[in-house]
Amino acid sequence: MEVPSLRAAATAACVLLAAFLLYCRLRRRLPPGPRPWPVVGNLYDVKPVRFRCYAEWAQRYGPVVSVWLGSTLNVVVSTAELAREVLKEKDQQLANRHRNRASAKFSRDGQDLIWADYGPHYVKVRKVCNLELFTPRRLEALRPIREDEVTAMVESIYRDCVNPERVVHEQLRWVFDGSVVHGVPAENRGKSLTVRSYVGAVAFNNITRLAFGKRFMDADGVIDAQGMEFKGITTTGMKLGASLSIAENIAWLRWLCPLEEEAFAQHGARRDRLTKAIMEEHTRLRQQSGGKAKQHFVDALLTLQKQYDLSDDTIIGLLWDMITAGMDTTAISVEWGMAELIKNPGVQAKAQEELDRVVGRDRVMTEADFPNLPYLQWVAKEAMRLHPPTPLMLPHRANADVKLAGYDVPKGSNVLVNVWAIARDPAVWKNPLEFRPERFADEDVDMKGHDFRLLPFGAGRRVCPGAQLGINMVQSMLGHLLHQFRWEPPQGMRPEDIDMSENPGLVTYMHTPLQAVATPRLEANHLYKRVPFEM
Ligand code: HEM
Repeated sequence: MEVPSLRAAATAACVLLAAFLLYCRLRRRLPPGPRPWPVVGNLYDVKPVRFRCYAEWAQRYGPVVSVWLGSTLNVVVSTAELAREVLKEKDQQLANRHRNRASAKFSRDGQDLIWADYGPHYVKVRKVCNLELFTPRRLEALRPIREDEVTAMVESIYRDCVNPERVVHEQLRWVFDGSVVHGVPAENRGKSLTVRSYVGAVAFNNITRLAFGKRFMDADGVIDAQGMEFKGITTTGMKLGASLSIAENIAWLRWLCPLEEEAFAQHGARRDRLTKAIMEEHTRLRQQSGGKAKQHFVDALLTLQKQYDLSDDTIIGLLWDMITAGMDTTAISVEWGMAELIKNPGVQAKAQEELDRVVGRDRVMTEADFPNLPYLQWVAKEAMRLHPPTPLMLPHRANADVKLAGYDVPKGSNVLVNVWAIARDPAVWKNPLEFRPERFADEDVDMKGHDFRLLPFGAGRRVCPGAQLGINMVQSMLGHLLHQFRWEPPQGMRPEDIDMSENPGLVTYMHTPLQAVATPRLEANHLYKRVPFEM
């Protein structure tokens, strides 16, 4: 008698619990959105260029939309007011990260910064970034590296556009999105250049030098053995990241599609080996120089390791975060900016007129000129308004049940801010689709997280710590490209024919790499020489 009554009680408890959970679920008022299909949700409704698809859905369902990717709820907001609610008012409850199985492996379950949940570890590492790595002093100390790299880019473009016979080494054609640009055909060399390969090299060298204190590329663009290893690691990382299947979104399918554990382990070990070898080199050099630390992040982190109680995994994770977050984003911004400047020759001429007036024609621009070049600053800002490199930022995850615009957002949901859609919202921007840097003369809009209409770097506690560095790099590249060259579309192509569509992905490259013809503008040859700086 005892056993059946116990069983009945247990069954009743289960039924009650299920009914209660169902009741809670039905009672929730989730944001509207496309009707989810069983199991897959909206996985097959989402178009590859997600931010455009979400912007269309915002038109249909309103500024806050529910999108079910399998069993995970993603809430996408598309107005400046809602961005403020997410990134300012509810910032603390929405500051976790969603880690899929790949990012969990890469970050050793959030022991870095990008993939760390908001908590004591995050606060500590973020403090290291804010107080030690990205200080104005360190950025200034690293300025010669940036000027070395941007002048190296100018020299390389100059050689390629005045010397059609120059052989482009295969490695020079390697571009940092991991793809190989099947560069300029032989008969066109010196006429039409693939802009991405030049700006990609600047971003690559800048970030590797800043993080690892290493220039992996020689003056001819040939990458050394350590650099090839670095390249191999990033390419494998991208492949592994892309290898995840639909099971990523449907938790109970995962047993059917296990991770390639072995490949992830090998990748992690390879990355650790290279990074530790570089860390040891730095430690040795520091000891030889009587403890004098250099300004690179690797040196800074090693000397601060005890003070901040940083594990080796955290140092390695942070260094690779800089590579992941800082390289593509800057190159992408410049490529889009150049596409807009070629499509809008009037804007290009106006920026060049300002550069000639402020810098003159017998020296090259430096970052010290920035304060006197407001139009150049607006050009960079306008490029990042229309083409934010991370149009949905990085997803934030709710660490508690939250209300957004009066709707329920349950704990564990992802919240995305469509900064691309907000920056094109006609309710807050006049003629939003026009590339018109002058708009910032009428109103000086901040882009580092204080004005929710313009958020290329996000806002709030997870705002990009590299924002100022990114702005300096983008302005510097654009400034040199404009001051030293005139830019036109390839022969036979009209400016309006430039393909302005985007590649799918977390970061948004131009779908068709920009091709353009560069003509030197300054007379003296010596202005096209690299100014190398050993550091
Ligand atoms: C034009 C250049 C750049 C753009 C547009 C950009 C944009 C962003 C955005 C939108 C986020 C996510 C913010 C959020 O989740 O709310 C982010 C995070 C981050 N960025 Fe940048 N970024 C740029 C350059 C850089 C550079 C140069 C570095 C470092 C070398 C860097 C390092 C980081 C890191 C470490 C994070 C993670 C912050 C966190 O999770 O707390 N970024 N960036």
